[in-house]
Amino acid sequence: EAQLQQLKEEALQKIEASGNVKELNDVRVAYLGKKGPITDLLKGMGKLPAEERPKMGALVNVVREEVTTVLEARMTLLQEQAINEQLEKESIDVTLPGRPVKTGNHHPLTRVVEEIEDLFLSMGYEIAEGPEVEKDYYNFEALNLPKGHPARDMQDSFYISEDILLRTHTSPVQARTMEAKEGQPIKIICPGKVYRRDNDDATHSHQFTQIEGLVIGENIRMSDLKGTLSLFAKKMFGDDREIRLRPSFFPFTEPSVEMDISCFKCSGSGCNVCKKTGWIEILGAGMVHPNVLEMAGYDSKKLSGFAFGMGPERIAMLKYGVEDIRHFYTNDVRFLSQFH
Ligand SMILES: CNC(=O)COc1cccc(Nc2cc(Cl)ccn2)c1
Repeated sequence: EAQLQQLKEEALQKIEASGNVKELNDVRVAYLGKKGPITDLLKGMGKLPAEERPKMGALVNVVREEVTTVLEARMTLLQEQAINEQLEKESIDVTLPGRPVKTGNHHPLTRVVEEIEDLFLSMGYEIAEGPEVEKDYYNFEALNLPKGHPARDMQDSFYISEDILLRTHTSPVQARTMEAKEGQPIKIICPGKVYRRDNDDATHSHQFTQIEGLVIGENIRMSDLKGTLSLFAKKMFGDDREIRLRPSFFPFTEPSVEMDISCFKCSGSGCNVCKKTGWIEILGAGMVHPNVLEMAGYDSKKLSGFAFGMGPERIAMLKYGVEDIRHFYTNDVRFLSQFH
């Protein structure tokens, strides 16, 4: 009798103390299971005198009922708590804004090259490409830079062998195109990587990019060149740009010019970008030298042409205010991620 009472107290205390479904289940197995003390008592009934068995049996069943009821009530409570905890943990606040998806972005040089390509494509130019490892004939000879010319010496170019080098500009692509077109009209843009050996400071890099243009046909004049360059300047740097052409010299053009644009930052009053001159040099150009036409098989008495060359790094540095050309090549995400 007393033992039964003590057993009940113990079981109820354990039930109350169970903090979760698993613990409570352990208590259920321990007290109500086959090996539990209550089952033992029922089994031990045989030892009792016959007249005491019904009373005892009833008592044991009452205790088992009570313990079971309390246990099941607690089980329901703990199960509900468990579900609520899970709901709390897994709940999603649908009113939160979406997490931004990190997207990549084009390299600033790619953007400038593509913007220039799109402009000339819209004027009916085709894009021509060619090898970066080039024969000295196409890189120099064909451009009126005969052997012995100072521009050809070792300090300026990366030679791979006696007559193979890394191209120093994209003009060889134009020379190859003229050779392939055999006297037909040409209207091409040649973008690509070029290499110079003595280039290594904040505005010169061993590897950089260049875009050259070449137009050959009947009756191509200097005025065509000026009109083309003027449109390019306005499209790239703003409609209110003025251009000026200064006389210059390149072995492959005659006459040669350098094109300046009016400063897009101070409109001519003088600032750090235009070095207080009001003008910014953008590119070089000129009428294709007759020697270059003749060497490429074009009759310089019948046909004429103009050409220009520019450096996208310089244009990107002007456009985006980049201080050091090497930023374009060191792949620092802090720099690259600014160009969204
Ligand atoms: C960054 N580049 C510059 O300052 C100057 O580049 C220039 C200037 C004038 C002409 C050319 N290209 C060229 C190509 C052929 Cl096939 C014939 C004649 N000329 C490139």
